[in-house]
Order: sequence, then structure tokens, then C-alpha cells
Amino acid sequence: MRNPKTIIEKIWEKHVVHHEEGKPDLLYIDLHLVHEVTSPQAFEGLRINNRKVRRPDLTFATMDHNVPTIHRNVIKDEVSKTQMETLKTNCDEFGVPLADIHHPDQGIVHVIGPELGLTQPGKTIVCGDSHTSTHGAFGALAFGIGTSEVEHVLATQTIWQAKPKTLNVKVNGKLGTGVTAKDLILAIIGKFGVKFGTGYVIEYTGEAVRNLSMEGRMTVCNMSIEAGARAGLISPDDTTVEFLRGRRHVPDGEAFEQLAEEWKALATDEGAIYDEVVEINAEEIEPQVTWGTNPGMCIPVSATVPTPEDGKNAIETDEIKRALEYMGLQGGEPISSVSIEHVFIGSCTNSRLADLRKASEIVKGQKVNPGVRAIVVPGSHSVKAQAETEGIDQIFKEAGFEWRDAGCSMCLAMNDDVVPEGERCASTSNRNFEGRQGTGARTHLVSPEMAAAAAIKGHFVDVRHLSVATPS
Ligand SMILES: CC(C)[C@H](C(=O)O)[C@@H](O)C(=O)O
Ligand code: SF4
Repeated sequence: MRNPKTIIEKIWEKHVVHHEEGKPDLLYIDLHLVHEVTSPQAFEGLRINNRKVRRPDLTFATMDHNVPTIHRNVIKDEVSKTQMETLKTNCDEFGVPLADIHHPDQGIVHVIGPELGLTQPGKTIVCGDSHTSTHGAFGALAFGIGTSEVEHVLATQTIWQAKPKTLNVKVNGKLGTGVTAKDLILAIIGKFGVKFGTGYVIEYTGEAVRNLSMEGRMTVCNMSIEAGARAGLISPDDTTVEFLRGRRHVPDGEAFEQLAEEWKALATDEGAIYDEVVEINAEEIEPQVTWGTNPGMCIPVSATVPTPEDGKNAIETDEIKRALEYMGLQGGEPISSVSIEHVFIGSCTNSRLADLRKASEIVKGQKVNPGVRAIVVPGSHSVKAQAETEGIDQIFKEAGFEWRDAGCSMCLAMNDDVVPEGERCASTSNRNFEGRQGTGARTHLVSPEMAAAAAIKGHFVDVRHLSVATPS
């Protein structure tokens, strides 16, 4: 091959509408996803300027951040209510398809895109939401944008973007039994830090990445933003093609086979050069638990919480001290000795059917620890319905979990699902920032399996050594 290219370069080149040396490129956008929080001012801008949505057919909206997960019609918070009503009015007026709160397609925007087959390899995908990187799992160039950019894309179907640098995160070897995609991405961020991706689009490669399911790949790409990256993606392969086969927005028959070949040809060419490469060995990764207030503050479940003395310099020492204080930890205690009061299984990181299935395997026949309140919030209406068909809801309910309707929920506590001040939550979401799940709430990020095990035991446990038969 003459000029081997990364998938990032290939997608970029296909979408440049206007290029001027030394300036950002104007990129064509294939799919614009919209939710209630970051769109109101954008639509208002169109109205003021008397503009239309240029391609309503390439735009898709849903309600996810604010939606109640019990009593769908009772929206107590006025801001939430207004945002949802405004989205409905805007979509009606501008002709944008909307999966509203009662629609069977409703769900977290990053769960329904792939589910409906709207997310496809090679597409440029944007949304006024940082975790748009999730869609990169399909070999799409997908990134979050701000509200003024949402308006620009609505009006023009294009966006100004500086060409990003490329970073290859190569994951060698195989993940061990009981070690998940969530543990992999936490370990990556733990090793390289929350800023290592700044200015880059990451491509995840290597044996462990190839072996991941599409759900696992979405979990990894979802958290690219927590590494500071613009986006994260994985070159498409047969796993990608099979996930998309038969989905609503992909063609069928011969047209699909042809498209599948085009998709696979997008994969990074042998010998393509990245601006930067980092490597990690999958075999060394254990199930992870975050102990602090950013996703990089994570340790293997067998480890002890760091102390300020572990800081490599004054800044780090200070960061550890502050995080320990917020989290109500001493430092030096085994993370497995830390007890929790809440468990949240949900969010665009880990609320897909595969996540719920795996968590339910741990929960089956067990009881939620009496000191724990545990909730499961499926990522979409469709995930919920499928889980119910499989009896997964029953497993959770019999164990004492609450089984909710789809939405972002306790991931960021914009609805009623809040962790009270000073209380601790094992959460399958992607952010453990101060106040993320409620003022003063303490979040520990884990995989769905680890969250399920913590719900049963009341503290963190290594799922690999979990003896579910002997409750402790
Ligand atoms: C509300 C939205 C803008 C925000 C984001 O961009 O990520 C939210 O989804 C989050 O996860 O914090
Ligand atoms: S589930 Fe959480 S991370 Fe994902 S879009 Fe909603 S609020 Fe953001």
C-alpha cells in the first residue's frame, strides 16, 4: 500500500467541505444527535435568525438527562420540565424526529444511536454531549460539541474543526476472566492520567480490544473523554458488522453486504503512522475501583487506597489529600473494606443489555445487603423491554434491586435519583467528580459485575473470587 492511513485520517478526508491552510476545516456531519439539555438555545438561535434545520433527516432527538425513572409523568423540577417541553416544541416546529419520554425508542442518546443503527462506521457524528465519543466504538468519528455549535450544525449540517492529532492506545494480550471493558478503560486512564488524550483522537487497537464485544467497545470509547481526548474510536471489523446487521436504519440484503465491505475498508491500514502511541498489557489488569474524585484515581480491587505520601510531587500530594477528604477515606485502607450505601447500575457507559445480563448473573439467587439501596436503570426503553423478556428484571427485583425506566438518572442526578450527602455509591457510570451524584455524594466507579457484587456484600469485593453461595 502506497500511503497507509489511519481510520481517523480516512474519515476526516472524506468529510472536509472547506480547507484553508492554518485554519480549522469545515467538516460535513452525517448524524446529529440532540437531547433536552444542550439544545434549547440552539433552536432559539435558529428562530431568531429565521433559519430552518437543514437536514432534519440526519438529526435525531431524545429525552434522557432529566427524565424521571419512576412515575414518568411526575416531573417535579421546573427546569427539567421546561427543557423537556421545549425539546418537544422545537422538534415539532423544526421537523426533527423525537423519541420523547413515552416513545418506544426513548433512551440515553448514546445507547439509542447504536441500537437503532443510526450510528455507523465512517460517519461523522456530533451531539451536544461530551460522551458522544461512545459512537466511536463503531469506527465513527464522534465527538461532543457546545450549544453554539449545535446551532451551527442544525443550520448548516457542518462544523468547524481543527484537525486532531492521532493517538494509538494499544492493548496487548488478553483480559483475564472477570476483567471487563470498564476495568480496561479505568486502568488506561489510571495509568496514563486524565489529560493524556488532550488534543488527540484515540484509536484503541490490540488483541484485547479486538476481542471486545460492541458493548465493551462502547464502554471503552465512552470514557475517552475522561482521558481528555476529543474522541475515541475502534476500527470496524466483523463484530461491528454483525452488531449492525438487521438494525432499523441500516439497509438489508445485498446493499448491506456492500456497505459492510466499505465499512471494513475504513480500518486503519497496516503501517499507518500515529502522532503518538502508548501501550498497556491487558494481562496485568485487575477489576478496578475508583477511590477519588476523578476517573484516573483508580486502583485494583486488591489494592489499598493511596495516602498523601504516595503523591509524586506537592501538587499530587495535595490532590490526594483533598480527594480523600471529600471521599471520607483515610488512605491506606484496603478498598475492599470500604462499605457502600448505594449501587447504581446504569448510564451510557454500562446500561446496555449485555451489562445488565452480566450483573444479573452475579445477583441471581442473592439478596441486596440490608444496608444498601440498589437501582438498575436500563439505558433505553428497548433495553428495558428486552431485559424483561429475558426475566432479568425479575432477578434484580427478587434480589431487592429497584427496576427503573430508562434515562441518565443517578449518573448525574438531574432527576430525583440522588445520592444523599456523605453517602457512598458504587456506580457503573463514568464520572466520580465532586457532587456528580448529588451534593456531597461519594462516587466509586466500577464495572456492572463489581457493582452487583458490592450490592450483595455491602462493600467492594473482587468478582473473580466471589463466593456467591456464602453471603457475608
Ligand atoms: C449535560 C451534558 C452537557 C453533559 C455532558 O456533556 O457530558 C452530561 O451528559 C454529562 O455526562 O456530564
Ligand atoms: S448517562 Fe451520564 S454520562 Fe451519559 S449522557 Fe447521560 S449524564 Fe452524560
